[in-house]
Amino acid sequence: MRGLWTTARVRAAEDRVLARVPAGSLMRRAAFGVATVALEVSAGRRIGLLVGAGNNGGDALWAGYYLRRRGVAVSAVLLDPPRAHAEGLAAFRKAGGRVVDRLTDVDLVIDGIVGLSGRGPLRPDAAEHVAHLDAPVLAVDSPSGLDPDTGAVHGPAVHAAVTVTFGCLKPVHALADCGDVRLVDIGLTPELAGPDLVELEVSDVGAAWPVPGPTDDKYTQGVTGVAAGSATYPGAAVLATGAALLATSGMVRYAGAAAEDVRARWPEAICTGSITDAGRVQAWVAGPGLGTGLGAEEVLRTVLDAGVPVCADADAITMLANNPDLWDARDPDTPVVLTPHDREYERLVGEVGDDRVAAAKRAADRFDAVVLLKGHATVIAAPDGRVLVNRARTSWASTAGSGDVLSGLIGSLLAAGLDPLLAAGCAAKVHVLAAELAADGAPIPASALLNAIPDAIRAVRPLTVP
Ligand SMILES: NC(=O)C1=CN([C@@H]2O[C@H](COP(=O)(O)OP(=O)(O)OC[C@H]3O[C@@H](n4cnc5c(N)ncnc54)[C@H](OP(=O)(O)O)[C@@H]3O)[C@@H](O)[C@H]2O)[C@@H](O)CC1
Ligand SMILES: Nc1ncnc2c1ncn2[C@@H]1O[C@H](COP(=O)(O)OP(=O)(O)O)[C@@H](O)[C@H]1O
Ligand SMILES: [K+]
Repeated sequence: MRGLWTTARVRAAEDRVLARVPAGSLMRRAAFGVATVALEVSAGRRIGLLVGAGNNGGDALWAGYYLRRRGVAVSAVLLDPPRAHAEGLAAFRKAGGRVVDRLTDVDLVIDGIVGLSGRGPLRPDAAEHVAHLDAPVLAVDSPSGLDPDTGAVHGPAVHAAVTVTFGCLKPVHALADCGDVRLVDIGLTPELAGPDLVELEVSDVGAAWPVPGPTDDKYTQGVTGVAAGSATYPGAAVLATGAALLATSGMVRYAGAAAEDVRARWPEAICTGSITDAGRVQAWVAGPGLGTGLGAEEVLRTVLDAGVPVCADADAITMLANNPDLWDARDPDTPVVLTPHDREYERLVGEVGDDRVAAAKRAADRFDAVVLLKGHATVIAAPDGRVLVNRARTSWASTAGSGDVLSGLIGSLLAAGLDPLLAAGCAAKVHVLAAELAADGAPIPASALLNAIPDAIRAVRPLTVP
């Protein structure tokens, strides 16, 4: 697991460290880390600095100082000369660093425009310099132009090949593209309590993924119920059922109007035309392709009242948005995972806005449910305040039907008894991996993503377990 801390928490921790270490020592440790990585990644010995008005610029200037001491030719553009970090600038100049109007002929640019204090779009002069960069960029702390707490971009921004950050990771490092992220220890760890966000690693997902044991049979591992699809949209049922079948061993029951289609594609699924005779399950997936008519509402009421965890996706979310009374069917103890994309979120709660973490938390709180807000960076919030982030490395999953696959994965992990937040987090991670594996550089339909689920699970499972 990788923890991420918001800038307010980072500043509070930094203040506590600064109270007991000599002034400037934190910045010099940070800057030494920047210089070390710069030497490693730069293709040549000419490095340029973009220096903003605050300590982020100070880091860059001190890094320039260390690089000069290693014989590197370093030039710096001061975006706001009167406010440039005075000690850093003096040291940089003394070591032979040059202050210039524009960076030309450099092998690497160190972006020290703005870090923790970055808000809103890049200032026009900074944007102008960034627009003319033609060398790879190493970002100090975070790529300038990206909001460090939300990852939101409001206009031109630095595209970093590598980001060197200090003390701990910040939300931007999981929510947006920061290139290769390197963490430099500046002694913050003892001052940091639990993180604000968590990113699951492959090993976490592998450790949590349900595996049958010697005493298991098809019932003991949790039976997944799928209430999805319709005469108009049978494919959603086929995809969601397939994902549930491929994600875990045991059994999947399908109930709905697409029973024939599901049976034809997945002979192992236990299919019935009606939710009323579906039989017992340990979790329900409801919504993909289900429709929003009276019959669909009745299906949703039935699953919410079933006393088992529910993954409510797609049309189920639309129905809950259109008719909030449907929530009354839910037993308060029934865990619900809602999986909206932005438009569904808008129907349910209102505009997502720039802060996707805050948006997911708002909905989790309002509905007392785990809310998985889909996207390139998927944010998953639990009503108790825990938040997971899962950023895709490619966008191949943005294809029709891939959400149906995700809901099937979540349902099967809920049925297996995983904590609903972990179920959603593990499913999101395997979904992203399956998309990557299936696509391998070319577009894929959702059924190809589905077929790659076994390979994705193999990729996360520990090697030692058969
Ligand atoms: N604290 C510590 O112990 C340590 C801190 N460290 C370092 O300090 C950094 C934080 O430094 P900081 O707080 O001085 O602010 P910083 O990010 O440099 O911003 C400077 C000014 O930029 C401006 N600005 C705002 N938005 C902007 C935008 N979009 N585009 C352009 N400009 C924008 C805004 O000024 P404005 O233009 O609004 O007047 C703001 O005041 C941190 O990221 C890390 O690198 C490390 O050395 C480790 C120890
Ligand atoms: N740009 C993107 N990069 C990576 N994944 C994405 C991107 N856009 C969407 N996705 C993922 O693709 C899936 C789409 O789900 P959804 O919108 O419900 O599709 P559908 O309703 O067609 O099944 C989600 O898992 C989402 O996180
Ligand atoms: K920066």
